[in-house]
Amino acid sequence: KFRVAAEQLIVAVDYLISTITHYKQYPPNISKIYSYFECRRKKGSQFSEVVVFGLQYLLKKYLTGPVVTEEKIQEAKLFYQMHFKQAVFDEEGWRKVLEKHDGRLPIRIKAVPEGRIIPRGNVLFTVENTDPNFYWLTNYIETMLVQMWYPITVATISREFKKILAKHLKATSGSLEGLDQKLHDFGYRGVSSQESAALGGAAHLVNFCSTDTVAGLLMAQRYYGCPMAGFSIPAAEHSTIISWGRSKEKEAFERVLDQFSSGPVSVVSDSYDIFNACKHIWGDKLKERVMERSQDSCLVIRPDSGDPAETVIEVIKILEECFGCSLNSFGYKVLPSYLRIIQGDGIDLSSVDEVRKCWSAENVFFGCGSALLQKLNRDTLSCAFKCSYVETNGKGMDVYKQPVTDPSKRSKRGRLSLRRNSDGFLETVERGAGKPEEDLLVTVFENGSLMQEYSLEEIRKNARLREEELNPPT
Ligand SMILES: O=C1OCCC/C1=C\Nc1ccccc1
Repeated sequence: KFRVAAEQLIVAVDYLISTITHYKQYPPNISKIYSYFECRRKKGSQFSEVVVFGLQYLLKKYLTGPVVTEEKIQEAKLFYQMHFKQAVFDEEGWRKVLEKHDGRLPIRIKAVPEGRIIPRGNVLFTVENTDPNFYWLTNYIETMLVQMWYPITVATISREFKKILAKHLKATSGSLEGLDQKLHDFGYRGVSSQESAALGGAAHLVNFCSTDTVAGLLMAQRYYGCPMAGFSIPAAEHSTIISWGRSKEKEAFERVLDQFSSGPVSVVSDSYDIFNACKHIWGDKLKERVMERSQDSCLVIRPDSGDPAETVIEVIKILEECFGCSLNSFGYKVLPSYLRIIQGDGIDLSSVDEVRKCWSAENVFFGCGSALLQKLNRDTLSCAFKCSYVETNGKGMDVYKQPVTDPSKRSKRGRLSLRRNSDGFLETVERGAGKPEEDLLVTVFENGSLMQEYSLEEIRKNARLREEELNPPT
């Protein structure tokens, strides 16, 4: 408990060692440090807008309640004495938080409601100290809050997938039925930690309800009030097929059909030769077994290798030869309702665009792993946290950086607010010039308490695709 307690103080409110010494560097008589987080605009970026998600978890887990205790201070003091080999840890400062605020952080955080879609280059949340003695706290919690880059980036990428899939589904079937089941999270094994799986898994569930990343379901349950945020179906994997030996792939497939005779089931079929498996096993030896299944007990064939588009097209062609197909009202071919495909290999935002031609998007589901949860970093959306306003000797001053060596890294200045302008566009008002009644930023945290909670249901509503994204000009 003792170790863990200190760990939380050291890790939770700061583990970027440099922040420890910042309190000694600020100007004399400084009483307020006000900072903000944004996803800076980047010319030519594929992402023009972001999904805000994840802050509620970080606040609940690390910042709410009496996070500062005497034993944590003692442990941190020892830790940093060992680390710096000199006394730089601000023991007195932390003890004041303990004595004056019962260990609750005198901080205010105002943020965009979770799930909202915000164009790049706008303020997403602001952080400031509410007690003039604790100006140094703002920057202290920066390190942990900047980790918001991860859930925001995953939620944004997941939503970009949704735009692409919506376009295909609409163009080839005229309906968006089942859109939120079209991208399945396969990423649990591909992320760097349980916490990443939880945050990233939940971020995907803002846009879809299909996942195998259980940690994300638990996050949605425990931090976003959603009892069951996503669904899955029984699925084979290579071990359950190859354990029968090369000569018994048919028996392996048959076993799966027997064990899961009702309800959909997915069978990975590329262990040896996906095309042979589709033509001679699914399309011949087990053909009757497949055809006897109903629409809500469909067989989902999973290729798992080869070029995604080529493989899916070739597999669908073979299945059409064996099982036939029908034309939907848009004239696109649809496999029999007892047969579908899930492509979970090599899917990213560019390859998912490939599977088109004369086949309706109704035929194919997609799985995405690392490209959804891990193939991204803080630069993907240029996430930055910067100080924009300070108060010294009781006087306010707008501050900013504007590196001559990279103007795109210039930061916003003054106190910020987010408003919808008269043309209906979201914009950030700087220099404290915003009208409070127009400010879309909501106080979500103040002096140790969560002031505003969002349910996943509400967040999903905020993140819904807009009409024009559902019916893009073809
Ligand atoms: O095939 C499937 O059908 C739909 C249900 C999920 C599924 C496969 N899941 C999976 C997870 C992690 C790595 C690889 C696959």
